[in-house]
Amino acid sequence: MEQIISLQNIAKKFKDKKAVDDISFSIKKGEIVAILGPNGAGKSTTMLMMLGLLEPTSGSINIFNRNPKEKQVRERIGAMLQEVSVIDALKVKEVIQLFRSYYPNPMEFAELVTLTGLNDEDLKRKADKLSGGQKRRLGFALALAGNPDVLFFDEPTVGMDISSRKRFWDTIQALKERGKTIIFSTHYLQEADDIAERILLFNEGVIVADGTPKEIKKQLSKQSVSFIDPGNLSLEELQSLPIVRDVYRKNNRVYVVTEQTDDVLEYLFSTKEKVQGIQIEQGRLDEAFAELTENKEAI
Ligand SMILES: Nc1ncnc2c1ncn2[C@@H]1O[C@H](COP(=O)(O)OP(=O)(O)OP(=O)(O)O)[C@@H](O)[C@H]1O
Repeated sequence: MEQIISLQNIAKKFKDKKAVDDISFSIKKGEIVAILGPNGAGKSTTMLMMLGLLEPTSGSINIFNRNPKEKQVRERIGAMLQEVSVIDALKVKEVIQLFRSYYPNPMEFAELVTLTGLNDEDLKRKADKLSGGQKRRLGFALALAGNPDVLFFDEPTVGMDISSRKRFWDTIQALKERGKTIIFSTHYLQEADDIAERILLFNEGVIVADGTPKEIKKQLSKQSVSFIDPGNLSLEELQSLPIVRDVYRKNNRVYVVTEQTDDVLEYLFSTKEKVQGIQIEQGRLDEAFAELTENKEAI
């Protein structure tokens, strides 16, 4: 598929602080990518550089084969950042119309309202009288105003209640089906696991993992095969297999820690012992996250 965003050897220093340290990646048209990582990992800095709002110290960024600062690029991208600062004196409807007027091919007003869940009451309110959740919806509408091909969201669901959150992600799926490319940062691991096709995991300014949620979970050492202890199976022999990281007993079950669960199953069946109650624990994304960003505070 067509590659539309490319970062090559990007670094960003603030005085002596390296916020982003020599990262390279590309994003294809239609991908949904989650940027994850602990506080201060470099997520927002990277996003701001992709948006052309922050200049990298070194390296190059291209969107649609152009510099992100160019007008042709800006017209095709939309963003919802953490702070939505709008023109407070205007009504929501007027702010949206104003933003639409900046773009050559804006999204239809009625469609924007449907997609973002703004109701008639919201539209008549002054922008500075909105609740946190309503502000997020307005921010979403402004990100969509130009009917962009690429959308950036920095922690989009902060301040949203459960139903608004669900609605937001349903809309994101619908936008993906229309061919939009979506990049979002989040601290909610479950959201990344549910929505993203790809996760870029940041830690201390570098990318420590890049893959599907499944691939990232697979990097876990905690993946295991467990079964009811048959009593007569040699655990020493199991432990000596090169595919096995660890073997232990807990509550009358045997746990075999491995990265290759299929091979362990094959071995177990080959022993001809009566192994019962087999379960495979895949490991969770939050465990993978903790492992890959060791010594970092929990998010
Ligand atoms: N304008 C700035 N001036 C100085 N240092 C900065 C600036 N912006 C970011 N930093 C530093 O760069 C590092 C990366 O910050 P960044 O905001 O990109 O992290 P983040 O992963 O988005 O964190 P969070 O999850 O807390 O939003 C941090 O150490 C931060 O203090």
